[in-house]
Amino acid sequence: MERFGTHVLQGERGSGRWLKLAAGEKAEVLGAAMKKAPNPKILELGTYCGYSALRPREALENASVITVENDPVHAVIAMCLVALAGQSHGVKVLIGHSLSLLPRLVTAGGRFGGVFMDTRGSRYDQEVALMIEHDLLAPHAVLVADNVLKPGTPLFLWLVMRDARFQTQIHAVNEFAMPAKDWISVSIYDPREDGGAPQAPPELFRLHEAAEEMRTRALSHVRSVTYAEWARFAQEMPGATRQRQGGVACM
Ligand SMILES: C[S@@+](CC[C@H](N)C(=O)[O-])C[C@H]1O[C@@H](n2cnc3c(N)ncnc32)[C@H](O)[C@@H]1O
Repeated sequence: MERFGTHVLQGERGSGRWLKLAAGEKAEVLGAAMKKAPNPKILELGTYCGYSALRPREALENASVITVENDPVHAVIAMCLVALAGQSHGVKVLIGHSLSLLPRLVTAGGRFGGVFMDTRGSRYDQEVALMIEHDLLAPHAVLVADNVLKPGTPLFLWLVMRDARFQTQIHAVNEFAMPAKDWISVSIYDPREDGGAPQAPPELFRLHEAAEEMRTRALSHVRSVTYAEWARFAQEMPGATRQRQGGVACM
């Protein structure tokens, strides 16, 4: 899959299109974080072709992955690629919207020790709220979130930086197969009672709207985002995010 993204799509005869995988440096951060999960029950939100659903199977012995995808075509491709990798016994692909499925994820087999969030960053704060409300996270669960800089997740970052239940580190990484920077956040969850974040300031909502506009454009086939625009946006976002969050330290 990595070669397809770097050599085929980006190759001489390729379409130049970007394969949106959490590969390269992102996969390293994800793998290292999942090794710290208190149990091998892993949840992924945003399967796409199944690339990152397979990574915890490498990082953790006996990892049991449930991955949620709302586009049925992506989900079926992921099921085939997971089967091709001989990993169907360890990776279960669920088709549905994260906000609809999260409340229905019964944790009879125990709460999740690790979560990888990679859907649409503007929803990460709602997804976390649902995971807490439905008691899906094990104590000390590791919560990894992609794209928190590019195009950005200001409201989610506010939550995991300001809520005492999360200890969060931000990792600055190179985007896979694109000359742009991004951040991945890694949070450890401690289900204490004095949790909760104060109301986010209005500036963060404006930043959220700017990120959302980039996201919508990137998904549109008519007015997509060029690599140069991504790089420029990713350069401007850290200053704005750091300023509004009252300081975000990157690793
Ligand atoms: C960036 S891709 C995921 C990449 C994948 N994690 C990887 O690195 O291999 C995002 C995927 O999330 C899916 N998605 C977006 N919003 C979703 C939602 N609310 N619930 C479930 N899937 C969603 C999209 O259809 C897309 O396939």
